Amino acid sequence: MDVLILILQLLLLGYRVISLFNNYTFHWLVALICESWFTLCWIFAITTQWNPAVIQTYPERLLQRVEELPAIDLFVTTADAVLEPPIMTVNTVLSLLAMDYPSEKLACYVSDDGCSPLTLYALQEASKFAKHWIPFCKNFNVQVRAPFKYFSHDNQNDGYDDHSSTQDFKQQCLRMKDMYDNLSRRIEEACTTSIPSSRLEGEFADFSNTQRDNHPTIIKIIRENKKEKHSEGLPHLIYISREKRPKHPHHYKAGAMNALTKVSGLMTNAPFILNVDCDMFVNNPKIALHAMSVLLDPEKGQKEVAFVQCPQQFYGKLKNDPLGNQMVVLFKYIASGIAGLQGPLYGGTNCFHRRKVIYGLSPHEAEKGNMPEIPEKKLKQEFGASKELVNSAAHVLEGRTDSPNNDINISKSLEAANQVTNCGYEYSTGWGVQIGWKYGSVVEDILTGLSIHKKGWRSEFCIPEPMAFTGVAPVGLPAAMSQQKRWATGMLEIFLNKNYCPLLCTIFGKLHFRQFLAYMWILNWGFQPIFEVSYVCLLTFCIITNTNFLPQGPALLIPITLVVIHMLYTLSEYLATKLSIQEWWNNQRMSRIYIMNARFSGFIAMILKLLRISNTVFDITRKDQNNASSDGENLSDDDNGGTFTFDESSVFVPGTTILLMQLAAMVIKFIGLLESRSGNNNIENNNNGYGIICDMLCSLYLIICFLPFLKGIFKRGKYGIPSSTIFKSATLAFLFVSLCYTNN
Ligand SMILES: O=c1ccn([C@@H]2O[C@H](COP(=O)(O)OP(=O)(O)O[C@H]3O[C@H](CO)[C@@H](O)[C@H](O)[C@H]3O)[C@@H](O)[C@H]2O)c(=O)[nH]1
Ligand SMILES: [Mn+2]
Repeated sequence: MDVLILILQLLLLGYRVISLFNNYTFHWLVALICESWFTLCWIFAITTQWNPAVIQTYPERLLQRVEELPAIDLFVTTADAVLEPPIMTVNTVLSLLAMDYPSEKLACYVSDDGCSPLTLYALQEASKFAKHWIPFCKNFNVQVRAPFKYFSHDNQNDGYDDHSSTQDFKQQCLRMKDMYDNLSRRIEEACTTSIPSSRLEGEFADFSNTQRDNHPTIIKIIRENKKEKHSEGLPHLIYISREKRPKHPHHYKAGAMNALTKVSGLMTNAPFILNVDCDMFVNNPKIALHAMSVLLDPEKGQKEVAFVQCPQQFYGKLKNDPLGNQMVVLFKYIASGIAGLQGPLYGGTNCFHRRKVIYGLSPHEAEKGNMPEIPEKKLKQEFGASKELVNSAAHVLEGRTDSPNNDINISKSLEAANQVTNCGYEYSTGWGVQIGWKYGSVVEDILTGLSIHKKGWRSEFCIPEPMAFTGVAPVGLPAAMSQQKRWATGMLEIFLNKNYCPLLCTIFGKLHFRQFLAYMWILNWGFQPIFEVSYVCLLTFCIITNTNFLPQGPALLIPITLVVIHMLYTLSEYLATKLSIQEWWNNQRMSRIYIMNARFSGFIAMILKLLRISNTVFDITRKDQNNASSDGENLSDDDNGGTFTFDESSVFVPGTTILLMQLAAMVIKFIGLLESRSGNNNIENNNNGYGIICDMLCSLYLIICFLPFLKGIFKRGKYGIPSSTIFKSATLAFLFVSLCYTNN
């Protein structure tokens, strides 16, 4: 099928080229360019899917093989106590702390880019709750260790929990539920009663007179797992809000990740790092053991694998995926395909990293005996002025395996930790450039993963049963749109990055050729809108001006077969994944909507950045736990539950414009047809009947895709498209139609 579709595409291109030689028209040249790009994209997609691979892990064998499990530092990022409710972060943290892994090997660092006392308060309370929760989970071998999910109605325990019927368990469970309800009530109350920032006291005094983007570093050790005190055996828990000042770029999530890397380097310096966004939680408590099975594998794992990525899966899935953001089929085909190449792309969350790779080592350097002797001066240049940090980095780079934190007292590193999270600390160091999470793109994850693959490292997917992590997908169209827009912009930023353009990485670096094509497949999210929007404009232009869009005569069969086969083929993928036809259609439609609205807006944002008119920003996705988990099941299509909501954002302008353009084209065409009939002319002089029908069908297809927008035009409130957007779109559509006439 892949090849058949490719051949049809090539035939179409061939036809266009030949026709262009015979009779040059500008619009056929545009069609040729767009279709060439679509063909290229198809090549990106098929080479990526052709060698799928799955890795099987056996964690129970791991303990027989290694004497001592390595330490893991756990990173959680949160950035806004309103968009990301603290109770959500709390659940992420609790699920991490309660993993099946020796507690003394874990340390959890939470970065709060929102600088919110609420987050700190919530974590403090959570830490008290953890004293009861963790033993409960471990004693009864609970599977879901995020309490909100454990106690929610739709947790069926999936048969993974033991003991679930004993009396003792029932009692304990009720007690836990009580405590958790108490905890969430207290946190909720704190969130609703806002204390003026000047009246914060005690531990929270540091937050007085702080603003989101203007405050000193605040680091709080919420729990320290001190050996001598015979503590309760809970992991360390540390709160970090790095210093931010206006005019100092803070590099969004990448900056936060580097702050976490530096602070954890000073405090526990674990050789492995697990990073999880606050909207995800651990669903499989053994996941760290699974990941270590790969990373500690003596044959390949240790030498070649830089990171282990677990897929992003979501709970509370809306029926038939009306927003098209569950990415189930995508993960199945593309992701397992990439796993068979150089390995999955880094997805920003649910990922286990090797610290030395983050510190810039290549596989060759990391091999025993090849460890470079790095002079202290160079280390200082890269890691910055902190002596303590340089020492801890040297420890990692030399590949010493003794755990450095045996005698570490976390509180002692507080001063150094404050120094390294200073907003000026990274100036003229290697952070964000040679080491750490890379700066320069709002999809820092793909960029960072690419920089690692460029060095020649592999990565692996880890897909244990039950699934490793789960979380919330954006709820509502505006949130999903802003996420897609950010991704598109970020992909373009990566392509234009002089150090990490994938093409250069494969020519000058060690990025495998097919892995390069896989990266192009995803970077195409930024390019695709240019071609799709041009193609659609071309279609409209042709309809309005009575020119041919599709080939004429028998050649018309090429695009028709192509479209039909492609549709059946993608549909078969959905059916093979046990998804419904409705879901397939929703995903098709949403791709059009995302590409022509959000990703196109992302492209425009990139142009504005290049023109230095505005800079790109990381807009945080709004998270709504309740929506996703409780009512989620009942929502089905765009009519219920308000899935298709709109806001004032400009991302909705392109789509509304395209819709209006199609409507205009249809009306113009019909009037034209009526007139020509009454005038008893030849139906068209240069257009055959089938051609017109097919052009109109394409336009009709777009109208059906944009049906939610059509409804939105007539609705009010959040279900309606704001009149300002309609006005802008109508103006643009009018300009376009006039332009068609002047060029006719
Ligand atoms: O200035 C910022 C902005 C965001 N974040 C955190 O980054 C994470 C991801 O943000 P979110 O709004 O959830 O974005 P998503 O679109 O869901 O994120 C996807 O895309 C991002 C890149 O654009 C990746 O970093 C994420 O891991 C990936 O899940 C969250 O934990 C945020 O708290 C920060 O720490 N600081
Ligand atoms: Mn997210």
